[in-house]
Amino acid sequence: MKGIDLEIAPGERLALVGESGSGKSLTASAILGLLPAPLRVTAGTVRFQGTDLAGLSRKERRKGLGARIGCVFQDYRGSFSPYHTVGSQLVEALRTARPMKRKQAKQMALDSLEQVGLPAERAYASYSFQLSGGQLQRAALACVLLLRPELLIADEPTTALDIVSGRSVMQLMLDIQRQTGCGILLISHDLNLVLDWADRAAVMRKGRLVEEGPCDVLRTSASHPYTQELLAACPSLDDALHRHEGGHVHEAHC
Ligand SMILES: Nc1ncnc2c1ncn2[C@@H]1O[C@H](COP(=O)(O)OP(=O)(O)OP(=O)(O)O)[C@@H](O)[C@H]1O
Repeated sequence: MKGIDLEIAPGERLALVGESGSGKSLTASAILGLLPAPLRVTAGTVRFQGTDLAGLSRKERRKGLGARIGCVFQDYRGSFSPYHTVGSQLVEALRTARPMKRKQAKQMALDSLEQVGLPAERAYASYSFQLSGGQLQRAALACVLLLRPELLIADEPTTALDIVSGRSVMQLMLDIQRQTGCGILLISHDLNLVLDWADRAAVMRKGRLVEEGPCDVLRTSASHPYTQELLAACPSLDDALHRHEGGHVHEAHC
């Protein structure tokens, strides 16, 4: 991959869009320092509030940035270990980021589970395999809410969900941003979906950025033929929902 130049301001939503295999997830992994071996960053910098992340070891990243950059992935089951309850993992994450008494952390975890629309006590006591995909993705966002990162990287967070749960996860990310002021990098293959949601979109193809700009501009006057192709190819989520619900868009619940 070459020539990837992205910038996200606090409180901004940037969508990284492109077809399967274009390099979106590897871009996120490179930002997070999680590129699978033998892949590595050979040139360029990744700066987070002035700190060059490439210069940090994995341990330094975890320690210094663990709670400042949050992630949500397509594989929601991978966000939680099946060996511990969701609640105990939220508590652990919170206490690692901010030392505090277990009781206080538990209360905060319950509050955040409630805020993301889950039955808090039940979700807290559940193992990941006891929750649905939509519920688990909400629990992962409860963790984001709890840790209040400055940047959230969401890699296709709705792709594995049904259309209604996906819509509610998108809305939830907006709510979290309103509460925390975090910047969000959303990775998606659906340009029409993100145009309704993000401030700016960057379009990737074959490991390169082909176009980047404000969503309003891309919607009406995308200049690259590949962007135009994506615009023509993907139905927006609202269109799909209207079809799915026979013309009625209902409030989404997982
Ligand atoms: N571990 C790896 N080793 C070598 N090549 C890889 C590895 N992971 C991904 N790739 C290649 O890098 C390219 C970009 O992959 P990436 O997963 O970033 O695509 P993507 O745009 O996120 O696709 P998708 O939407 O399907 O997740 C692909 O050609 C893929 O085959």
